[in-house]
Amino acid sequence: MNESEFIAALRTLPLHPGAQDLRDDTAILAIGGETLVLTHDAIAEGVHYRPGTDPFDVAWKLVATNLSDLAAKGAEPVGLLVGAVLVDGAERFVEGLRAILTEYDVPLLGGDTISVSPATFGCTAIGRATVTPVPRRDGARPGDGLWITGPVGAAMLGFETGQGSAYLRPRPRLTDGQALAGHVTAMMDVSDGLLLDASRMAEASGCTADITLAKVPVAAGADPLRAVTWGDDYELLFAAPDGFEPPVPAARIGGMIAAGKAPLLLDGQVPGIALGYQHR
Ligand SMILES: Nc1ncnc2c1ncn2[C@@H]1O[C@H](COP(=O)(O)OP(=O)(O)OP(=O)(O)O)[C@@H](O)[C@H]1O
Ligand SMILES: Cc1ncc(C[n+]2csc(CCOP(=O)(O)O)c2C)c(N)n1
Ligand SMILES: [Mg+2]
Repeated sequence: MNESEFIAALRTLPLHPGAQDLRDDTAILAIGGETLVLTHDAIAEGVHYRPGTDPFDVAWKLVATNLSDLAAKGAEPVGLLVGAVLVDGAERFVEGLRAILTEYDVPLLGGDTISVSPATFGCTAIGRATVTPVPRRDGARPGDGLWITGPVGAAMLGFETGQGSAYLRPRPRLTDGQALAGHVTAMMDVSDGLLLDASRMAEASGCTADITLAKVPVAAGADPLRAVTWGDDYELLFAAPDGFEPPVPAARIGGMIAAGKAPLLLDGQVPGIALGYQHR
């Protein structure tokens, strides 16, 4: 079973309406007058970061990937629960946590600590919606423009060259997400590769995403076709009605069209390549 087959099997379980059929970045929980936004992401040695990575960077990446899912829903972080592992240099993990909690002004709520090798860290992030209804993945319509808040491929280059901060210190687009949330028809973060994530948005929305490769902003030095499929970018992908002028820097990379033979077209063709990263 691969990742999408497993999630499909989970859909047969009793699901809370806020789970949105396990087809979105977060769950949405309306309680009293508040709307909470909940997400959980794990990272593992050898899968998400190389063995020997400074635990400071592991802590940053763990929290950043979770805050990125809140950003995609225009949510403001409320607090975090961290599932930690006692690795060598665990004090560096604490310092990395301190750095990102301070940077994004989000406090720790609690968590759990175990000892296991290779290490796997988990994080649950809780946010408060700043805009309701919270933008979903499934609201895009044919005729909408498709946009991204920044380049793809920087993390891939960082992974391959050891240079730059994009791979280990991604910056969740929290302020961009909040500025966009009231205007978009659909929004999500790009974590598994632009083409795969765009195809997920299109599929959820009952459309086809029509992307022009030359319009996609790509990190300098990255091969465009690899950059749109590698992942770990954490930019926001959003759809908005034609003519929309985004309040934050963003590039229009294509549009949504009526559902066709596939959920994604690249330069008018169904790409004959893997669209992104899937756990197997
Ligand atoms: N083990 C699980 N139990 C319950 N729900 C799950 C599980 N794994 C994934 N999901 C749900 O499946 C959906 C898709 O998850 P996925 O991890 O692809 O989203 P994401 O968090 O945006 O992506 P990424 O992990 O790349 O950041 C989400 O609604 C998520 O809550
Ligand atoms: C050591 C190492 N090897 C490969 C990769 C590439 N990679 C792994 S998971 C993932 C997508 C996001 O994961 P998830 O869907 O679990 O959030 C990507 C792009 C990496 N980051 N580190
Ligand atoms: Mg996501």
